[in-house]
Amino acid sequence: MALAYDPLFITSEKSAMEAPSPPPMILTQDELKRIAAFKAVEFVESGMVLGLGTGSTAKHAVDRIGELLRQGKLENIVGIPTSKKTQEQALSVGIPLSDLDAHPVIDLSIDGADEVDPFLNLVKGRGGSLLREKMIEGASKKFVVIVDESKMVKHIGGSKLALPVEIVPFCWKFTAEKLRKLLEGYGCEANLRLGEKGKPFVTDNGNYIVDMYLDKDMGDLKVVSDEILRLPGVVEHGMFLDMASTVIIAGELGVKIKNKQAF
Ligand SMILES: O=C[C@H](O)[C@H](O)[C@H](O)COP(=O)(O)O
Repeated sequence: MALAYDPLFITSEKSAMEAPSPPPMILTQDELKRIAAFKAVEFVESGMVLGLGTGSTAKHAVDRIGELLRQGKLENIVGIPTSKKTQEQALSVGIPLSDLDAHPVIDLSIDGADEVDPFLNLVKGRGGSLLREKMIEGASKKFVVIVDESKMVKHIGGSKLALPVEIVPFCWKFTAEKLRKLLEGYGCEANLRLGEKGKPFVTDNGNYIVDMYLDKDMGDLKVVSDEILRLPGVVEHGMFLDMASTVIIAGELGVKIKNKQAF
């Protein structure tokens, strides 16, 4: 459905002199994602090396970048895709691609998230792309996160949905049980993610994902992060701590932009 208003509209900047607003309309979650994505693409400048995120929100940003390239409003962009799916999409919309080997420093990454806490820590990876995302977004001078307001949580794990951990397939039950035990104080369940036909979901890197479900706030996330990463068999987890420079949140009342600061 076409948007009935300017997707780059920001509530807090609206002038009192403008014509009366149309009656409020209910936007779909996908329309909110698109609004956040369009806003993020305003940060893109010609000549930039861009980290291209994965998922239903990042997809709108990739489409928009392709559109601006075709219109000649952006030039000399190099995209670094965070998944095979984004690679295919970016090529289909005409974004020239490269990789981290050739471009170890990225100007700007734009990506969605599954959860955002008040300190701009994130959960990512419910689409399975967390490892490449963490490598690429961690190599970025600026990382802009785009979400609709449903992604905001009081604490990491607060949505009660999955905190994904990428693990090697070798003896996955052993690793999943180590993860469950490590976090059992937070009411943790650890389930192997399944894909098509009930077979294990396999990431772009040939690994499995264990989805952790938590009942309680984990407190010091840095400590928990280090403990998870120390387990042999774990490749990476989906907590992105202190990585986001900016979070753009689209909601029914407009767009909010939160910037990283010293908390
Ligand atoms: O692995 C997937 C990524 O981390 C996504 O960026 C994240 O799951 C958010 O996806 P979506 O924008 O579809 O909610």
